[in-house]
Amino acid sequence: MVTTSVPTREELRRAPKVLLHDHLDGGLRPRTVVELAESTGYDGLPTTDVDELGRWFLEAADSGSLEKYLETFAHTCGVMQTEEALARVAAEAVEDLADDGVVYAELRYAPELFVARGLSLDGVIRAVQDGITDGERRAAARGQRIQARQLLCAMRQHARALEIAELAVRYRDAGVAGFDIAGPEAGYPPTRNLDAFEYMRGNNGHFTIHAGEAFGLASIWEAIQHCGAERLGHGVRIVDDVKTSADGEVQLGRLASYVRDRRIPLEICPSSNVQTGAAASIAEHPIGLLAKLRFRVTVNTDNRLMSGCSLSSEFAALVDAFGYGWADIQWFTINAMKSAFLDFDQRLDVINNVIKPGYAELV
Ligand SMILES: O=c1[nH]cnc2c1ncn2[C@@H]1O[C@H](CO)[C@@H](O)[C@H]1O
Ligand SMILES: [Zn+2]
Repeated sequence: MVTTSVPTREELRRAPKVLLHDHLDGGLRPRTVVELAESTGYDGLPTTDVDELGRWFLEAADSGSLEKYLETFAHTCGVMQTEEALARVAAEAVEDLADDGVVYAELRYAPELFVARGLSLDGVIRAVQDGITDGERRAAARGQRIQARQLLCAMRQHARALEIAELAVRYRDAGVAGFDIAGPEAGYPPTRNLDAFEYMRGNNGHFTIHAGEAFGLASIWEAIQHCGAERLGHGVRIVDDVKTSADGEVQLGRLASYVRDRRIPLEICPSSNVQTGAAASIAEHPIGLLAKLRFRVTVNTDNRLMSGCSLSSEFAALVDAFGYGWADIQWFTINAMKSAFLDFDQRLDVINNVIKPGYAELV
C-alpha cells in the first residue's frame, strides 16, 4: 500500500536508516563533554553548564566558515584523550544512533587528534572499537539492531596521512571500514595526500574524501580523478557544474556527468552545510536538485553536537523543505547502504532483510 501521508518525526525516527558520515568527535552528548572534562582534568570548556554548553556548540559552529566551525573540536578532542573517554564516547554514539533508528553507521575520527596525553594510535583505535562493540551490545540488549564501523581520518593540514592509511588497512578486519581526509579544505587539496590514497588503492582499501564543501570543483575533480575517491564527503559543490537555463533546462558539465554516471555517492550533510556557509538554508540546499537529477545522494549528520541534529531530524527538515515522502526516504537509505564500505553480501543483507521490510511496514 502506498500512502501519501507526510512522514512524522516519530515515524522517521523508527524508520531504518543508514549513516555514512558522522564524526565521532562531533557527536558527543553535552553532558558527557562536561563529565569527561571533569574526570580527565580538561579545564578549557567555555562553560560547565550542560544546557549552556549544548547551545555554545550550536552557536559557535554556526559561523558561516568551515575554519571557525572546526575550532569547536578543540573541546571535544580535549576531553577524549584517555582510553576510557574514547570508549565511552564511542559506546554512547552507537547507542544514540540506535535510538534514532540507525541500523548501519560508519563513525569517523582522526586518531592523531587523541595522542596528546600519551595514547598510541593503536591504543586509540582499540579503545574506540571496544566502545563500539559495547554500544552494539547495549543496543542489542534493548532489542535494537545496529552495526557500526570505524572510518579513520587523517587531518589534511598535518602530514600523517600515509601512516593513518596504513592503520586503516591493518585494522580492516578489526572494525575499521576505510579511510578519509578531513579538516580545512581551502589551501589543502586532496593531492597533498596522494601517497596515502595510492597506498589504500594498492591494498584494495576503501576511502572517501571530504571534498566540495568549502572549496569547489577543483577539489572534487582531484579527489576523484587523481586520488580515486570512492565517495565524496559532502561533494555538494558539484552543483557548480550543473547549469539551469532560464527556461528551466538543466545541463550537466563533464565532471557532474562523470559523478552521476559513475554513481559516486555524495555524503550530503544539510545542517552542517548551512552552518559552514556551503548552503544558504535547508530549503535552498542543492540536495533538492541533486536528488531530482538522481545523483547517488545520501543524507548524513556530519556533527550531531555542533548541529544539534540527528539523522531523523535531518530527514524531517528535508521533508519540510522538499515535501519528501516515504519512497524518497527509502531511496536515500538504500543509496547509503549500497555505498557502505561493507562487503557486498552484507550490504545486500541489510537492504533486503532490514531496510525494505522496515519501509514496507511504514507505508
Ligand atoms: O564538515 C567537515 N569538514 C571537514 N572537516 C571536518 C568536518 N567536520 C569535522 N571535521 C574534522 O574532522 C575531524 C575528525 O573527525 C574533526 O576533528 C574535525 O576537525
Ligand atoms: Zn565531515
